[in-house]
Amino acid sequence: AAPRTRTVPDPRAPADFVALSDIDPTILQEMRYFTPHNFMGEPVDGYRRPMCLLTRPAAQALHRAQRRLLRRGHTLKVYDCYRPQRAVDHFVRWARDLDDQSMKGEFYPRVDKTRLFDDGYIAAKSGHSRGSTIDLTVVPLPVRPTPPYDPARPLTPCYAPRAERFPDNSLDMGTGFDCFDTLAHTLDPRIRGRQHAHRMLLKDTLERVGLVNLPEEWWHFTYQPEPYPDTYFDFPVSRASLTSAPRSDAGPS
Ligand SMILES: C[C@@H](N)C(=O)N[C@H](C)C(=O)O
Ligand SMILES: [Zn+2]
Repeated sequence: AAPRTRTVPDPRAPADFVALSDIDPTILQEMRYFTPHNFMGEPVDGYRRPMCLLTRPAAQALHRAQRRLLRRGHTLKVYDCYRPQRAVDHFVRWARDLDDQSMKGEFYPRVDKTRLFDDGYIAAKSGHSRGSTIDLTVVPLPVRPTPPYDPARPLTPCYAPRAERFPDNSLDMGTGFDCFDTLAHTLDPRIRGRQHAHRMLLKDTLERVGLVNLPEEWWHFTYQPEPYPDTYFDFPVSRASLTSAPRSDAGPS
């Protein structure tokens, strides 16, 4: 008889991780790494569901920011939240494969692929894996639908004028999300007028509730003080990873 193989159970999240939708269902979620519309051009390891998981204090901070923005006719939209270490490892493997530059035309047209980690655009040990870091933007109300991603559509640089970039229903931040380019540096002096004002709306709103921006990326913020400043988690992005919520064996995970 063939030897029986034992499957190793997936790690689970600590009890203070939550689904953002349980804390604030009004915050939009466009979880890019669950989809092929990202800098690798394929869904990323560890994202089993298109959902935002975070530590409870980080999610509650976003809820406070959202209340403020809703009063001003805007809403938050998250692109990425908790990121398992296996997803980061996928980024690292992709970065080593210099033959695969299929998404360069949109996400890093002016940066050599070998520089993406050294220039600070991607981290091999990411704050996202500690559970209190979020990539996000601001969307004006009423929300317009974002057209579905079409992989056949020719790529345009993420720093092109808004009308030429891949469509996004967010405010114009001067570049798209995950635009690995100096123009994405939050305070880049070439970003002026409305685009600068939109970045400051995001930054000021989030700083008031305890989130700190990464200067290289206008969309990347970390809640301080982090509940897990030294732990890089690897549980999959899935409701089944949460230990705080009731679980159903029948329903989707
Ligand atoms: C990859 C990008 N969305 C991001 O989050 N970059 C920072 C530096 C990270 O990987 O932690
Ligand atoms: Zn980020």
